[in-house]
Amino acid sequence: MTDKPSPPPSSVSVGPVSAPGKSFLIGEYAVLEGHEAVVTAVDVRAHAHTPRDQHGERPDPGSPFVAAAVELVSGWLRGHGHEVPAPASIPVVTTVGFTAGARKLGLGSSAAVTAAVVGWYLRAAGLDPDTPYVRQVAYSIAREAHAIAQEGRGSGADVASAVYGGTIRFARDGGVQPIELPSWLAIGFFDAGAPASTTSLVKAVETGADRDPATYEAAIAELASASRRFQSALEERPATGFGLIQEACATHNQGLRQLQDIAKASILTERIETILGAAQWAELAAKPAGAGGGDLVVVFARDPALLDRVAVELYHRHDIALVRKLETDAAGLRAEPRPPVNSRIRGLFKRSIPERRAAVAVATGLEPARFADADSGALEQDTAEHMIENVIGCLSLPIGVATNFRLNGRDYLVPMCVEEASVVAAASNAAKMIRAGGGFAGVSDPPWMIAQVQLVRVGPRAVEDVVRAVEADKQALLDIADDSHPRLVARGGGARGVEVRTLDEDTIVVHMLIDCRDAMGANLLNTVAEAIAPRLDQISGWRSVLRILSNLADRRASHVSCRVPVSTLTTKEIDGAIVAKRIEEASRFAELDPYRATTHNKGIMNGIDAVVIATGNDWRAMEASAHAFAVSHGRYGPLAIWRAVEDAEGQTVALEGEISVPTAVGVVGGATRTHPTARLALDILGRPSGGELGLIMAAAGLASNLAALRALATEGIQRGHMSLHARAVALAAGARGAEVESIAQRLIDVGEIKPERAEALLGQLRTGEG
Ligand SMILES: CC(C)(COP(=O)([O-])OP(=O)([O-])OC[C@H]1O[C@@H](n2cnc3c(N)ncnc32)[C@H](O)[C@@H]1OP(=O)([O-])[O-])[C@@H](O)C(=O)NCCC(=O)NCCSC(=O)C[C@@](C)(O)CC(=O)[O-]
Ligand SMILES: NC(=O)C1=CN([C@@H]2O[C@H](COP(=O)(O)OP(=O)(O)OC[C@H]3O[C@@H](n4cnc5c(N)ncnc54)[C@H](O)[C@@H]3O)[C@@H](O)[C@H]2O)C=CC1
Repeated sequence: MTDKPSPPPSSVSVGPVSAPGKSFLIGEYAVLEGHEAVVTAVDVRAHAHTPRDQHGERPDPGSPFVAAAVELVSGWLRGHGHEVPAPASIPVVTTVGFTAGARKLGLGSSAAVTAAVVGWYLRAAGLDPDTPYVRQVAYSIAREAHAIAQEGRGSGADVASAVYGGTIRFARDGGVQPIELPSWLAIGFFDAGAPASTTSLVKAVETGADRDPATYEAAIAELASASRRFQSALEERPATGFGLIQEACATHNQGLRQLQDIAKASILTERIETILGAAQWAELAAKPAGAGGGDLVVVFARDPALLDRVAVELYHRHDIALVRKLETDAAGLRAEPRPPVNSRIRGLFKRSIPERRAAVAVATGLEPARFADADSGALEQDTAEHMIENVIGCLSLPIGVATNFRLNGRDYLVPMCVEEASVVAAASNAAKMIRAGGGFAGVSDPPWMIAQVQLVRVGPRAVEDVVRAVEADKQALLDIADDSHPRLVARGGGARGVEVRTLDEDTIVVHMLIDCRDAMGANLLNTVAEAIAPRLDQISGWRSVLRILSNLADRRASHVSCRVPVSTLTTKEIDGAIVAKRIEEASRFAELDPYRATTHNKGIMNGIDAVVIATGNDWRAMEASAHAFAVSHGRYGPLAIWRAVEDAEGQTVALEGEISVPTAVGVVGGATRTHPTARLALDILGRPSGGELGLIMAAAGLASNLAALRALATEGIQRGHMSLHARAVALAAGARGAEVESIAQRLIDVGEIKPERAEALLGQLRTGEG
């Protein structure tokens, strides 16, 4: 780390710079006493970038971290003969990924902000933040700035992680050493449900240490030994290494319990204990990631599939979610080609199509030329000819983008393909309200699909006997399934389980659970079903009949929730608290009545199907799955429900909504890559994984539902929906070009949005009578 800086270039360019968040893997508290901690950078990033006018982005010079970073880095640049950007050009820092909804997760946002701002100024002076020397400079400036802003508290490990990235061994006075995590180690983070205050926990522990220094020292010794054991585990082969990690976590938690006793503060909360218990039951290792009291729990496994199992168990039994896509070992401070997507584009609908394309290009960083893939002729006949049979042409449908979506701390402009007016407007409208409450939070089940093989009786062998024979043969069936898809296994997917169901005394069905990663999986699963059938015939003595996937993808649901502050629900006439109550009543109507639930779900599918179609996915599969899921409690019910939330005084303060819906969708396979517009849609979404795409669809469904219910529970659906539908009525009546808006407006004005009225008005307009 001793390279000399390259001389600054003559022209100063200010590109974005990002820095990652962090999580402690081990060594918390002990690090404050000079022992080593292991900290990994997580791929949730603070981005410092020039404000973009179209999004109304504004810097926050009042933040103590920004202010301290600007002051120190400017001083360093001046002192080293570099040009300093003008005081007015402070960057914006985007940190939305550090929260779940409006709640912080303890991922070290302040250190990442400080590092990103320092990096941005260094980059502005022509220094590349990816080089060792500049990183070293950035680290010393950011560490000092962070300490000033934090008034000297903290270990500094978060700043080191934000600058250097990867996984580091950190000691307060012993420098920063990169270490490598072994490839056999899978790491997941669970949401401990409440924000923790590290500062107040550390204070409570200090007070406890004064009261009982002997216990404190014993606890620190435990925590330090846990850290050493963890570090030695990383050098070992999987079996020994994982055993050491389990011991390290158990010792660490023991140390935390001792600290908890002396501090008289809740470090291992009830929810944290639940997660630790579930991990222990599954023979995994777990500990709080950080000081405890809330935030996150880190779980270690030797196999990602075991992590998925614990995730499913915790989510379905305790409503505890694996925090999405939190990748470890993330890159440190780095220059970015473009700022992160911002989906807040006020009044996008008031612009022309070319202006909208330009705005979406700015927001997503895509080349403006890419939008030719959304032209109606983008699907060439040659390609269409190979997609289906007996092709005679193509049916074009409009594709729009819904604005305002923020999900799990990331912004998305959501492509929606639909023939119905007001769907895109409604989704954008509701996403804007949901954004005011921190956005959507979601978790997806692992991408497990079910392949079914039906077996029917041949001969006298009893059904119970056949079931036993199949159950005894599970391992061989799993192996055959994996052998039929070696590439899927190489990607981390593959067979996860075998289930046997007796349908009647002459029929059983064998379910193979397959993790199909980023594919919808239909063809993958059908191959598995056909591959295992001969083995089933052989061991059962019965005969296999159908071998096909099940479209009831109930193991592969997306669960999305949101919390909307009542103030954003207020309409011209009705207070938001009343609107929240009415939306809850509307939800209860759907919960009680299948006739209403069907319409409620139609409104949800407005959003979901539009994204399914835009991204080239199979909407028949999505529809079949959603409605079968909706009836899983024995009666057809709503996919999303809403409740008004009251504070301690009984005042309605928010509206909470949640949706669970199977999302058997892919980002590979099917038409997702063959259709140019579907490819563009996936690019606009930032090339999500299959699970992430499922969450986006569920969020679009939840937003569509909220918009419709809010309209229905207040002014009625007709004003908003019909005023947008008026354009379609005008078009159907024969209006063209400027006539369309003119006739639509007249229809709205006369309050009669009907085809015959449109025809009459068009006639008048053309003869000059109107
Ligand atoms: C139609 C709105 C949005 C008007 O709503 P509004 O209050 O007049 O809108 P606004 O002018 O105050 O704008 C608010 C935001 O809405 C969006 N917005 C506003 N106008 C547009 C537009 N033209 N194009 C695109 N986006 C639009 C846009 O995001 C805008 O904010 P911005 O981001 O610009 O700062 C509202 O009345 C609404 O949400 N209505 C619900 C409509 C709906 O649900 N349609 C679905 C079809 S009906 C159906 O199929 C299902 C149903 C109803 O049967 C389901 C059920 O029964 O549950
Ligand atoms: N009942 C149903 O729903 C049925 C649906 N279908 C159709 O099947 C198609 C979907 O089947 P799929 O098997 O998804 O597509 P597919 O047959 O195109 O297969 C996906 C391919 O992508 C590869 N792949 C590359 N990267 C991957 C990754 N990250 N994760 C997973 N796989 C990856 C896999 O090796 C696999 O061969 C859709 O077109 C659907 O309409 C077909 C039969 C029945």
